[in-house]
Amino acid sequence: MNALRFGVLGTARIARRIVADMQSVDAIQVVGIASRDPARARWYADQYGIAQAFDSYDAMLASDSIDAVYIPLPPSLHHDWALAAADAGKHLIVEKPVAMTLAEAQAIDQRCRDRGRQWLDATAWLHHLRTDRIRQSIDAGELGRVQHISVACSFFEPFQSDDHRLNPELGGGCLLDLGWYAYGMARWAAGRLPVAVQSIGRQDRGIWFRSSSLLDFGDDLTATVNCAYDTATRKWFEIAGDQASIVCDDFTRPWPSKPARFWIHDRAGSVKSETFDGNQEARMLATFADLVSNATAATAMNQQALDTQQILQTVADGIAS
Ligand SMILES: NC(=O)C1=CN([C@@H]2O[C@H](COP(=O)(O)OP(=O)(O)OC[C@H]3O[C@@H](n4cnc5c(N)ncnc54)[C@H](OP(=O)(O)O)[C@@H]3O)[C@@H](O)[C@H]2O)C=CC1
Ligand SMILES: O=C1CO[C@H](CO)[C@@H](O)[C@@H]1O
Repeated sequence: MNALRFGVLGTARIARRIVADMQSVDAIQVVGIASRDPARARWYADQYGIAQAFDSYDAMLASDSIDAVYIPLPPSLHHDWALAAADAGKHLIVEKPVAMTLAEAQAIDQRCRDRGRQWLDATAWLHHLRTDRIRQSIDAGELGRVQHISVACSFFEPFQSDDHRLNPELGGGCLLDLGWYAYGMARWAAGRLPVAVQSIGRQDRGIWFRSSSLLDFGDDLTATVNCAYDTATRKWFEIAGDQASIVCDDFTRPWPSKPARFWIHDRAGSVKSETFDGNQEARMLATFADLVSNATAATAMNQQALDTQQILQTVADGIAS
């Protein structure tokens, strides 16, 4: 089987890590990188061992030597470049948040279907072995009946003033950036969209600095979700059932130099923990290469992404109104 030949749009900081992960996956070959600045593309290609440097994103999309693209651009650019990539016949992995609105995310999904291309959002925690085990634990009834999900993701305004996270035009703000993880986790754990959402939030400099919500998933399942740029780094969740609860303190990405782990606390007060090896990004990339090779759409993963986008829009609209 031929390796899936990837090109990278832009020279994002996150791309350095993902390129290294791609280079660790046998089924993937990173063959090109494109930048708005040709010299930057050349530098990046030389630095990271990538064969081709493209002088523009369009030049890369026009190339026959690229089968798929990775899109780690600021959020407001995802939609247009994802459509352009699909139109150019490329499969695509788009960074989170998939888009600015549900309509944009749906348009990406539809265009990929129309063109027979596969797409995936780069929400790597969903691909960790730990995540599979947590799902298995819920499905096997180890928690009993799941009643409540709590999630928090934050970061204390750590960005340079020109960071896209602080720029409303580029899709900045904690809601799309960290809410993607936090609200997405609640949707993942519940396995469906909420029937009602109540939110409060705070904006500063035209972007969301905090959002807190109560989600009602129906059937007596609720969630509380917080994301913020005004509290220290948090990336935890708890899934509480009537028999036991699972706690994970670093679900988006394991803390550096700690194994990925979670804890189960049961009604009798016993606590068990489990730890996991493995690189979530490499597993996500290998999954994508498999999907492309089998011409299979990532239907459940795409729905998770579309539902996450829908919840984020509901939260933003709910606070604004
Ligand atoms: N999955 C994960 O763990 C992570 C995901 N992300 C996501 O990845 C994406 C990129 O984030 P990050 O690495 O911080 O991005 P950066 O700001 O480091 O890079 C974005 C790149 O986009 C290109 N670009 C094109 N147009 C613009 C523009 N108008 N303004 C700024 N840059 C532009 C630039 O490349 P050039 O000029 O070379 O063309 C730039 O290097 C975001 O969607 C973010 O949410 C970020 C971090 C972690
Ligand atoms: O996705 C990402 C990983 O987490 C960071 C915060 O911890 C985000 O800012 C970034 O965009």
